[in-house]
Amino acid sequence: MSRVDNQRRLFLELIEELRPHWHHDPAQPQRLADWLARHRAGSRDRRLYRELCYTAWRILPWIEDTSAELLVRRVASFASPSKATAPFIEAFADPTVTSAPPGPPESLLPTWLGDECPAVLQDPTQRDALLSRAPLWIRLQTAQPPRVAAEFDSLGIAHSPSALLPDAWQVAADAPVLNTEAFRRGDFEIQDLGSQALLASLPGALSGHWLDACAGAGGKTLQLARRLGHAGRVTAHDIRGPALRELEQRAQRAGLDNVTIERAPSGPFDGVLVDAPCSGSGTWRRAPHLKWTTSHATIAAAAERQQFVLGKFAAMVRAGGTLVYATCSLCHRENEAVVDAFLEHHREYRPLPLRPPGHSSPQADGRWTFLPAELDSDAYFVAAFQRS
Ligand SMILES: C[S@@+](CC[C@H](N)C(=O)[O-])C[C@H]1O[C@@H](n2cnc3c(N)ncnc32)[C@H](O)[C@@H]1O
Repeated sequence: MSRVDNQRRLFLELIEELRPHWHHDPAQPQRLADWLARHRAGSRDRRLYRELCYTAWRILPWIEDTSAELLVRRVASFASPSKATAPFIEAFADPTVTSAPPGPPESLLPTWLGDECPAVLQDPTQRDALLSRAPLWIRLQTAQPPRVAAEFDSLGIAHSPSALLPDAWQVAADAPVLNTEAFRRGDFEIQDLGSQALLASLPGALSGHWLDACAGAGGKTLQLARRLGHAGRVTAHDIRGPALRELEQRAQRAGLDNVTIERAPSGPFDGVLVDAPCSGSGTWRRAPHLKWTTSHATIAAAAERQQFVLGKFAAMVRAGGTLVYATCSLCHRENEAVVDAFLEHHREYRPLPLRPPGHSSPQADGRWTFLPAELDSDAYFVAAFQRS
């Protein structure tokens, strides 16, 4: 059996392993990782099967009820070309599949999206951005960007700064940025541009003692700590201990001494960031399998949790302090509806105008959705409030 025929056989084996989970399991990337580990795949094979698998998730309605032959042809036709995928694409792709796709672009998005986020479906630019792969963004956290640029140049890693946020650089999707001295020194972190834009939307200088209530592994904690500077500090909290341990390491690498971890924060704080757990519908460009595991029921459950988390941590904001609510969801029920219900039950809060990067006038209603094409990023929602 030739090498590509063997790759085809193994890919179909992987597909059959994932098939029962396509519409149920949001943790399918872990199943893929387990499969790769079990098959002791080398780095090039990992890149190949990952790309084939993510392509299969992207175009699932076009492959799930087809023959194995058509499935392989369609996946090979839509897979991204690279050194790892080139022989597979050459052997099995068919240009007529991409010139006359099996369905309209909307068929690659769940039908319920029209109710939750009509803006994406009505605008072909937004829809196509959501269907495409997101670029890789890093956030610089050094006073010496030229030192990072020099190392990237020496390694042939293409990089370009965002026109809106100079600390954000776009780098090639498969660039080995984590394998650089600059990363080991803490000069940058990987962080999507939309995620960076959330905190950048808060107008004026931030100061004082902030709580990052749903800090996870600390993507936004580190950005917030840097923005607050030496005079300010961040308390990071999450219900996931392992994520907080990772946060601790990242803060150390970044040389930040104004971040502490707290298992049971109580406040009052000058500011509280609630980067709430959500359906992740804004991340489909990187996590396309979530398109098919998210339903009305999962969105309703997420919204209920968000109401609870926002109410709980809003109580920790001091009088006159700031509250920020954010999600990486496109869903109305997780975003605007949560904010509306919160404001109805918390008369002590009023919207705080935001100034999203690239907007000359403030958003007076204190809320903004970064749709995927606006910054060529994942999609995010942010709302800010001030306590009376
Ligand atoms: C969107 S993620 C946070 C991402 C993180 N802020 C970042 O920038 O990388 C949401 C986080 O909320 C945490 N979470 C869920 N329920 C929580 C609760 N009741 N209290 C605190 N954190 C919670 C989850 O463990 C998860 O890490």
